[in-house]
Amino acid sequence: MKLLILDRDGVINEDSDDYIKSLEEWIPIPSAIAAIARLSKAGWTVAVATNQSGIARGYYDLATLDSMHARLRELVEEQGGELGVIQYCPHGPDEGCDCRKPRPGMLRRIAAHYGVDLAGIWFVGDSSGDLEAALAVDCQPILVKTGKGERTLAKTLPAGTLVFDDLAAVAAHLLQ
Ligand SMILES: O=P(O)(O)OC[C@@H](O)[C@H]1O[C@@H](OP(=O)(O)O)[C@@H](O)[C@@H](O)[C@@H]1O
Ligand SMILES: [Mg+2]
Ligand SMILES: [Zn+2]
Repeated sequence: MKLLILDRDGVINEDSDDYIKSLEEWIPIPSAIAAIARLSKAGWTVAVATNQSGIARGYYDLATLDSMHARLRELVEEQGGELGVIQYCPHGPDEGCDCRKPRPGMLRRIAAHYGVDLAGIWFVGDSSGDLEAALAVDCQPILVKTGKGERTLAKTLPAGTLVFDDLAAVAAHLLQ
């Protein structure tokens, strides 16, 4: 199975240090939407693993989060593609859940959903926590320079991390 797992904020849509708190603040990266559709049409399954501590912090509710994800699916489907499962962690940093990246719980749930092994599966993110979560379950860590990616790139990267400008470049590489 051709499975690609994506972080959301900073990879699929613009990120903000002030969180993405409403549908209006959820600004898709156009080339990322097109990349997801292109991959999907080429037989890839594209899933999402996203930290959403803004829920625990009370910045927005699950209905608002669901509206962002409905919009994401709609945009991909408008281009003939289909988005796979979206796993989110609604917890705060101090709740000790197993799903908040850098813990790999969401990646494990995605693998279980599709009945596949995670070894070597590419996980694309913009933050160190994404890369660490990938390594925790033997995924291939992929850093994009969008979102917080340039800040992450300025720090020491985990060994073996591959760096791309954006999701469109990741898709071009996978589809070459
Ligand atoms: O990049 P993904 O995982 O899709 O989502 C990240 C968001 O949940 C937010 O995560 C927060 O980190 P804390 O949760 O406060 O540590 C901050 O980095 C925000 O800027 C960011 O929008
Ligand atoms: Mg991110
Ligand atoms: Zn969690």
